Amino acid sequence: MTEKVLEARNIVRDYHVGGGIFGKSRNLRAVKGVSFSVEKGKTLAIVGESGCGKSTLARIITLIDAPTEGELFIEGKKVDIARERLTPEMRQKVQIIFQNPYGSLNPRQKIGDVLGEPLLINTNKSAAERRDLAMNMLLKVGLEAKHFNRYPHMFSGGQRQRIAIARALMLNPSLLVLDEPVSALDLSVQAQVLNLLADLQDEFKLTYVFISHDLSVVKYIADEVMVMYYGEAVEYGSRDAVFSNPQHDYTKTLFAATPRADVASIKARLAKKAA
Ligand SMILES: Nc1ncnc2c1ncn2[C@@H]1O[C@H](COP(=O)(O)OP(=O)(O)OP(=O)(O)O)[C@@H](O)[C@H]1O
Repeated sequence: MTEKVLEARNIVRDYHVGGGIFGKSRNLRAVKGVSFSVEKGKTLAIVGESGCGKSTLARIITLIDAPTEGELFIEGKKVDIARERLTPEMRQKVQIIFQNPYGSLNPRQKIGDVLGEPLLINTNKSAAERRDLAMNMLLKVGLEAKHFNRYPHMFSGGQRQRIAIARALMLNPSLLVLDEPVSALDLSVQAQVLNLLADLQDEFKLTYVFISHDLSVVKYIADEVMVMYYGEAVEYGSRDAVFSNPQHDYTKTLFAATPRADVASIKARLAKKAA
């Protein structure tokens, strides 16, 4: 039987905007009743143009932000939205990766400490155990033992994103929310990081919610695709169904406006890199 790692039912998020000295505040409905679910080991891609509500949804799934209405279930357990926070157990299950990892890395913290910190805060593991686990994870994401005592500024963008991924995995999460994780990287580095994410997904049976505006990346990584437009999910289905037979006019326009999403070209890029 398939297991739903994440289920979102009818998520709504309102923001109050405006309301300066003379202005009237008004309600902006950024997410308008969106429902979806993701099975264990699968990837749901959320696509749409800037401002359609993708990041708002990402923050809600990770309960950085609370929805105005709706229900969230993580591994079948209902999240207590009224308290606007996850239980510590749930917090460990859901991790988020942002487009720019540099902003979340402490410039004065060595990478070994960056990776050990989640264990220090959330577990009773000894310093030696934390060090071993951090070193293992460093190697797992394709970095080297010599990187353990280096500082964030000594790494490239792609390496920093590997560090962010390693840190997110330290507490064995089941769900990773990836908000434009490769958008800031060069094309060849994008391919390497996407490859790494695919390998880690297989190895750890990870479930991904992958937010992106790049249809070629989505076509490569997604099992299912949800297209958002002004806060609504206008299309939701398997990757092949959405790409081969888009139903909604907005999806058709989005696909037409984007250089043809081409899985063959990204695979060729990956193969070239591997050779
Ligand atoms: N904290 C906030 N206060 C007020 N309005 C907000 C807030 N956060 C987001 N919004 C508004 O909600 C809508 C959805 O924003 P969101 O950032 O989720 O979109 P997005 O699709 O992720 O766009 P981008 O790719 O540019 O980040 C936008 O109209 C945005 O201006």
